[in-house]
Amino acid sequence: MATSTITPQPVPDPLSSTYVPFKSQPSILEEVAANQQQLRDRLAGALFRPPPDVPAESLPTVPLIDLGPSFDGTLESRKAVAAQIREACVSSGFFQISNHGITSEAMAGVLKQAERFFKEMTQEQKDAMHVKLSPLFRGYEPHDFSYVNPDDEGSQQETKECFNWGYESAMDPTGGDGQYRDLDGSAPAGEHSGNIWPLEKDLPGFYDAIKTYYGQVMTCSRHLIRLFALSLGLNEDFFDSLVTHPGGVARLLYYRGIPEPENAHQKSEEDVENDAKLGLGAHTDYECFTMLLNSANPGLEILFPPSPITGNKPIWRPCPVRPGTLTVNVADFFMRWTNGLYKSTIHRVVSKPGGGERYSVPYFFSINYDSEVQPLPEKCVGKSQFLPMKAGEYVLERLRATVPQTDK
Ligand SMILES: O=C(O)CCC(=O)C(=O)O
Ligand SMILES: [Fe+2]
Repeated sequence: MATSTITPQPVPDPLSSTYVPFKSQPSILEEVAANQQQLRDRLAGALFRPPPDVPAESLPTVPLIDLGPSFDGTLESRKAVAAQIREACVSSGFFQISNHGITSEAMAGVLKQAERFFKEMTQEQKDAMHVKLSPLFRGYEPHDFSYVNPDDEGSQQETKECFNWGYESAMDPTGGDGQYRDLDGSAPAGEHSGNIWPLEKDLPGFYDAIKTYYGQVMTCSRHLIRLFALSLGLNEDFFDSLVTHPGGVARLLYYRGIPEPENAHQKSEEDVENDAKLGLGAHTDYECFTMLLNSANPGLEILFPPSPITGNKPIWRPCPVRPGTLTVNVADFFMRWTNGLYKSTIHRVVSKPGGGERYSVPYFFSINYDSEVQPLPEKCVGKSQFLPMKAGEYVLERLRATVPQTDK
């Protein structure tokens, strides 16, 4: 019976995660440095294709979880969905969701606006909203500006362009509780809480479409975090008081298509891989979990944790494209909060020649940035290895590490 499987099992396995236990509780800067070192180690040992004798169906992939039953009003159904979430979170931390309650109009609307933003706005208009004008990383980032994997700076250019924004109470379907604090603990500035928006006359309808999608993805995330609570053996309202004004940076991402070379038909699979460009470097996300919407083109790759089937090496695998679904992944703050039980897994975006352009809209869901988290009950996740800290402080420190030194 699915419900009986959600019992506390605090046994994080260091081999199968990016998480390595610390001897004593590290400072946040030590954590950032350790995180970068773990990323390097993982990348150094990674397989790019499966060992020849391994059948495709035994390779790790991303499970699809139907959220539909979790809305039917019974605790039993919610627990059954929570059990599937737990299974995904203790293995790779990635899963896809269907019947999530976000309308297809809202999803199509935000993807359409992403296309308009990158294609219809002039470079001058976009530069006027440059992220370097914002202490909170809001606004437009041209390609080759920030490096999600700082080790790529100077060696590999990221092709992504993006537009970032964060929580505004006007976008919160509950109206919020009026207590929102930014990453740095400050009260939100101005009507738009520090967000930088295109002028309505330059991109009519842009703000409204973003607001609609953002509101819906926030509602779905509040529902999901209740399922996460159940999945950890907690009461389902455990996190409710921590998501009354949830931090949530979201971004529109654009990866240009790479033209197919004329002699494409003569190229081997390996040549094609060599001609591919890095859209977004290898990284883990920082917050509680990410809700990713993307256009039809593939490009997201996941570095699945080592397992016996791959000779205990991590392996890069494409994330399946399942139209109408969102991809959810556990992020670092939640991994540290669950003491490494739930995995935050490395991923990246690669653009292959002829693969077309890609748009995506990640929403990085966090608890209230100003809430200091206390360790979760020991019976659920074991004795915490980490210092209590505010969600916003943690995310800000991680973001600072991605911006070139000269711009800090
Ligand atoms: O664009 C994508 O598909 C992935 C984006 C992502 O991983 C991120 O922004 O953290
Ligand atoms: Fe990511």
